[in-house]
Amino acid sequence: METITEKQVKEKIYSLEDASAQVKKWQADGDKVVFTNGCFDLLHLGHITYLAEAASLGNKLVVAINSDASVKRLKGSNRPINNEVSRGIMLACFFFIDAIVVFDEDTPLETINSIMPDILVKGGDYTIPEIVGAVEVMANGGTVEVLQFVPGYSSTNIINRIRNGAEAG
Ligand SMILES: Nc1ncnc2c1ncn2[C@@H]1O[C@H](COP(=O)(O)OP(=O)(O)OP(=O)(O)O)[C@@H](O)[C@H]1O
Ligand SMILES: O=P(O)(O)O[C@@H]1O[C@H]([C@H](O)CO)[C@@H](O)[C@H](O)[C@@H]1O
Repeated sequence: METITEKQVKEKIYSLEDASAQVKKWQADGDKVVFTNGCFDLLHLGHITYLAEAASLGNKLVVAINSDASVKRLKGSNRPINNEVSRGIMLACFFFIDAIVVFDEDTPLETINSIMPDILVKGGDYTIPEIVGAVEVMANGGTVEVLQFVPGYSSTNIINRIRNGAEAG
């Protein structure tokens, strides 16, 4: 039996078509829409810190996540640890995230062109020239931001610490 809360969380998970339509409605209402993307396999403080900062840049935050197949091509056959359904639902639980969309391509370019956000962001492990969609968003009058990086935090680091039997910390 799905609780009301579960329903509210799952309602944040959109198809690309529906996400694009919802973003246009938000923008028509005067909302500034922020967009970011990533694998978000094992969530950590770096993810949460930059996502919360991303949300503070506008009125709505859309997060596009790589499908499982896309993550495998990008990060190796032993990834992701968490599948796309669980990654999407976990991110949708954050009050400051308004929409989740899954993309299967190697890059979010098609997704970004369809959604066309006002602000495109990535975490501090990227530079603006490396950000897929930056040219397109800026050409559309939007802005691109690199947000803070929390040193020492990565999903790979978590996996390696578990493999090496690291002490909690
Ligand atoms: N330590 C961090 N501080 C801030 N942002 C981060 C940090 N690590 C990743 N990000 C951001 O989170 C998003 C998702 O990145 P990703 O899922 O690849 O994280 P990751 O921890 O680097 O994963 P992996 O170790 O598997 O490569 C990206 O936009 C990236 O810029
Ligand atoms: O989680 P990651 O590896 O930071 O996310 C990747 O970001 C790429 C980025 O947008 C390049 O600017 C993207 O192309 C890739 O599909 C992953 O989402």
